[in-house]
Amino acid sequence: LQTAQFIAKTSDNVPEGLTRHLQKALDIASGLDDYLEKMTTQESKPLAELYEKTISHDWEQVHKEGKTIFKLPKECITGHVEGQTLKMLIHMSQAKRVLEIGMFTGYGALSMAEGLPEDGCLVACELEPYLKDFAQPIFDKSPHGRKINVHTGPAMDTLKVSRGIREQFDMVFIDADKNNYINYYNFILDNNLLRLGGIICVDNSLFKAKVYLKDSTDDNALALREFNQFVCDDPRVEQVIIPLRDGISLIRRVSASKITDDEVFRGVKGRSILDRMRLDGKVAYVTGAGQGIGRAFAHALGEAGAKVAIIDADKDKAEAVTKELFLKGINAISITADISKPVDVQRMVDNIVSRWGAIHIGCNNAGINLNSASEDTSLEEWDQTFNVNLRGTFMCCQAAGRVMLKQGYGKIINTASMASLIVPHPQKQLSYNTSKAGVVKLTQTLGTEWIERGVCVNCISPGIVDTPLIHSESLRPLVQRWLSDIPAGRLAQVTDLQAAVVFLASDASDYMTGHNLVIEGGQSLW
Ligand SMILES: C[S@@+](CC[C@H](N)C(=O)[O-])C[C@H]1O[C@@H](n2cnc3c(N)ncnc32)[C@H](O)[C@@H]1O
Repeated sequence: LQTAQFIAKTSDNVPEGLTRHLQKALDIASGLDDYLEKMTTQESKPLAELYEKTISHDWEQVHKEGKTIFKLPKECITGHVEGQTLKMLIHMSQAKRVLEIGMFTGYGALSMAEGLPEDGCLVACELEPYLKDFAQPIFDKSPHGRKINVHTGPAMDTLKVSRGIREQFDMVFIDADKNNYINYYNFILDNNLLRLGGIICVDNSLFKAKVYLKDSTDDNALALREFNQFVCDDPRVEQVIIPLRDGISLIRRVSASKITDDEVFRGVKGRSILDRMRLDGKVAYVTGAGQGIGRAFAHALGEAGAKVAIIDADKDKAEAVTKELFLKGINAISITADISKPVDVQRMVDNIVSRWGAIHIGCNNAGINLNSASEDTSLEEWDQTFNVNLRGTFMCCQAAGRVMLKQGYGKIINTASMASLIVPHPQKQLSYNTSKAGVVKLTQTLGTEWIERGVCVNCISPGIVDTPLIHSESLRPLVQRWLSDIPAGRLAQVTDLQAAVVFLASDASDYMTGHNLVIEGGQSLW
């Protein structure tokens, strides 16, 4: 465009309109990169340092000194916008394991590592050992650097011999020698190194337009042209090419089988087992969600995609948990209610229905635990315990159940206790144990009565859960005693119960009802 503009300027009789449009085309084209840079989230400090170190390094000199096999152009670096794009893709695909082929100084690797969860890992293959030493000190400065594992040598050899690479990846970034792209790609797919639904990103796939310009003779451009066509025709994948920088191909592995096509192969309604446990669009409530198990349940249901009403008798606690959920992008409301009071229970249900139009998941978790020797147990203690643990749970089941039966769909999950099965000791808690045994029978009865109308009722029986209460002075001496009764050798953490509540709340458990899911580290078996 600049050349065209120069020609126009130095020629006679160029129409004014042509000059104006040339200028406009130039403004549009030349402003793009700058604008993308400015509007893209700032890079982290270690990334900025890596960029500076790469750009200011004398690569020619390093090559002359024999430290690198090839003369490496600093323009190799992916840079800010592409780095953030890769990081975004990692987040969006929720990748945990990433393979990079062609690391250079590690800008792309570190950008992607920043998007990985704490236990994520990125395996980078790089031909030049010099580059590993170049990148490592900056990786070490970043809290994400430890996720990166660099293998030096020709990437094809690394892929073939390295055991660490035998596991599947969620995302692969190919950015090395262009004529080998097709070999990397085929090796990855032929050896099942990319999980189903995983993504291969390929850099430079437009190769400065040479892939579609008819007169291209450049070997790399021709290799990429052939590669793009090959991928486009490959039934194992879907492809889009994004015209960012020099072009990034996004290639997603899909299932293509002519051998078998049933629900086991394809997934129920086309959803994989993990997708079937998602709760997107569902409305849930959790009673006793202000702390402990209820709080963990509320987080779990929200993380799985549900909107969650946080119910607690303590207004401040309910609001605090609601805020936590909101911070994680989960839709949540708080309702203060004492579930031993019929009016509160009905108000809670009405409130949720008027706000969200339905109740799909009801977690009746609120409960109390009072201790006394049975011969001394007062009727007040008995009534107080039963009013919350059994009568309250029944009222919640009934009020939410009426809504669910009308909808023809619902999942009720009651919190029972291991105490419904065994008599935990040495603490004395007659009314608690009996009330929780009642919760199990309530669950079984409702579960069988309502399943045909689309409502499943199940319960979870946790063992002894490690809550602040347990560390009180009176209970602390009992902990050692309990531990000796638990095959798992530890108390339950509230997080040990989260997967169970999501499973029971999801469509994956549609055939389960009246079940008491015991999670106690084996304690009831000893
Ligand atoms: C375009 S650069 C990679 C840029 C890098 N992805 C980034 O984020 O900055 C290409 C890199 O691939 C490496 N490379 C070239 N051929 C290779 C091969 N056969 N095996 C492994 N790495 C190779 C080069 O040494 C170079 O560092």
